[in-house]
Amino acid sequence: SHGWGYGPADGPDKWAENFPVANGPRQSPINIVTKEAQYDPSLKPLKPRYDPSNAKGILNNGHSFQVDFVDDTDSSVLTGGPLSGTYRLRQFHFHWGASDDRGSEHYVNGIKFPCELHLVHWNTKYPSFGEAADKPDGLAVIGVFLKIGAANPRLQKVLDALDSIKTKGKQTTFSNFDAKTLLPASLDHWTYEGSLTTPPLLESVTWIVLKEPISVSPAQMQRLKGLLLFTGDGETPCCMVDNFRPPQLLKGRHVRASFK
Ligand SMILES: CCCCCNS(=O)(=O)c1cc(S(N)(=O)=O)ccc1C(=O)O
Ligand SMILES: [Zn+2]
Repeated sequence: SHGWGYGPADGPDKWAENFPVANGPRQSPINIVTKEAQYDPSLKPLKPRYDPSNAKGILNNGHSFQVDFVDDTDSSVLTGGPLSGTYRLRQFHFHWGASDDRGSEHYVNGIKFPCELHLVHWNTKYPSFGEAADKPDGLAVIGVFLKIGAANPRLQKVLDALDSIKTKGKQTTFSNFDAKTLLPASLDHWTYEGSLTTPPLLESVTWIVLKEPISVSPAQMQRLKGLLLFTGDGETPCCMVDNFRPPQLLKGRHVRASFK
């Protein structure tokens, strides 16, 4: 495939060839050094309000899988935190490793998690997701770390759907799912101005990374790793793993904390 990926020939070190913004001033992910994050009392409580009936489908897009939401009304929105205005939930997806010692995109004091969930939202001051995606305040992504522990029943419905989207391009309906159930009890977060972590790496994301992880069991992680990155052009299918970009330079940016 001539596109981008996570292998030696098309992975993160090669992305700048086709997407020069890869070396830009506000790239993501980053390593969050908690001692350098400044508590900002002006940050408001984060307010995710999601309507389960907006869940639409689940798709293997070849570099991860995503659950897509109907985003033609303000019924599933994120407000508060660092955000001004209303951001609509578009999709959520995950990044994970081949083994549980890696997988997350953001690090905390150099610590990696085995998996990271991203909930992507777009600013309704713009007419559509496509219009918002390349504006400096266009997108807001909530990052949630997953750590190995007890099985998480909230993940089960998503994991059960993976068997029907094993290969790239496969999708199936996915309805009546409350994305809020994937969030931890505390919405304490770190926030900074960054970018998409996959091409086109657009510098349009206000990142909101939650401090509290949610749990995932080793068996549940195994099911994620069973997804295939079937390239389709005759190559043998290989497992979709290690679909994470390494941390990028801060280049003078400051990370704020919503908590002391
Ligand atoms: C118009 C071009 C924008 C494409 C980005 N789409 S997205 O849903 O925001 C996205 C975000 C991210 S991330 N990791 O949240 O930056 C990864 C993949 C995608 C995707 O489209 O597959
Ligand atoms: Zn992501």
